[in-house]
Amino acid sequence: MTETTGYSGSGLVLVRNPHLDLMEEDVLYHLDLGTKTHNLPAMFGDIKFVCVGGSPNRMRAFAQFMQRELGLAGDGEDVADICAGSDRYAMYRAGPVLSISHGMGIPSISIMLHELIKLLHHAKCRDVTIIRIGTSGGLGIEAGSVVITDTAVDSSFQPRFEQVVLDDVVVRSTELDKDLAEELLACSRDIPDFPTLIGHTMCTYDFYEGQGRLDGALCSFSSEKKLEYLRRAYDAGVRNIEMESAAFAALCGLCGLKGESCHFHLLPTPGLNPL
Ligand SMILES: O=P(O)(O)O[C@H]1O[C@H](CO)[C@@H](O)[C@H]1O
Ligand SMILES: O=c1cc[nH]c(=O)[nH]1
Repeated sequence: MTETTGYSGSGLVLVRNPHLDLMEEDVLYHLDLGTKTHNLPAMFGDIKFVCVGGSPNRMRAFAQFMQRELGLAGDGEDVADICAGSDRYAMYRAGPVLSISHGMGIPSISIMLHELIKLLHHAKCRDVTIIRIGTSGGLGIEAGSVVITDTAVDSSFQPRFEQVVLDDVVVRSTELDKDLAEELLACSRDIPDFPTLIGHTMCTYDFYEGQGRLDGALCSFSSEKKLEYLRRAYDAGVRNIEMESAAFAALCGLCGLKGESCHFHLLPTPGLNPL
């Protein structure tokens, strides 16, 4: 079964769950927020940008950076964790920008995105742009490059995300917003010393065996086999590897969020960039 990408037409987030309307209260459990306990429209109604990334400290530092960049009151240090009660994710806001951590891997980002999308829905946010700011392993690109994802692909280099729903497998599209990708690429031209490119991002379920690493606790392939696989990935248009982009692209696309995924290829990623 394949689903199509959604857009509500009004700029509102599109939740595609008829059960939600019948619920007296929606508890966003892992964010420590809820429709009865919090005034979500007052707290979040004016949010226009959501930036997500794996680590809580990175997302705090990003919120502080945004606070300074936007010239907001405060010294840029005093951002409070809105989700402090949950101990799962961290969330900060700087003016119209929300900065949220999602942990590592598809299950973790998926839980966060379900609750974030419902949060934006309850808060009646309009025209929200979401950007994942992550690290990744680069393939055949200069160390330190930023890869802006046009499409997330799976480990067979296909533009699809397979979500198990009960005992069915649902195939979801992983295309990201091409205009936003071009816009971000244009912004990068103003910043010297950051090689930036648009390419496919391969999303894996594992950091070690899934990404061809030779230094995990298990490894059943040779160095030659690894290189042959990564070369095929490169030839298919893959320029970097990480672990959330497919779920991010699928969920944001289906719920009408304008989304993009940008990855900084860190220098010390062991065992990658071999081409
Ligand atoms: O830099 P972040 O956002 O944590 O993402 C990348 O780093 C983690 C692996 O080290 C994975 O989650 C991968 O996707
Ligand atoms: O998943 C990831 C994240 C960072 N670097 C990698 O090589 N892979």
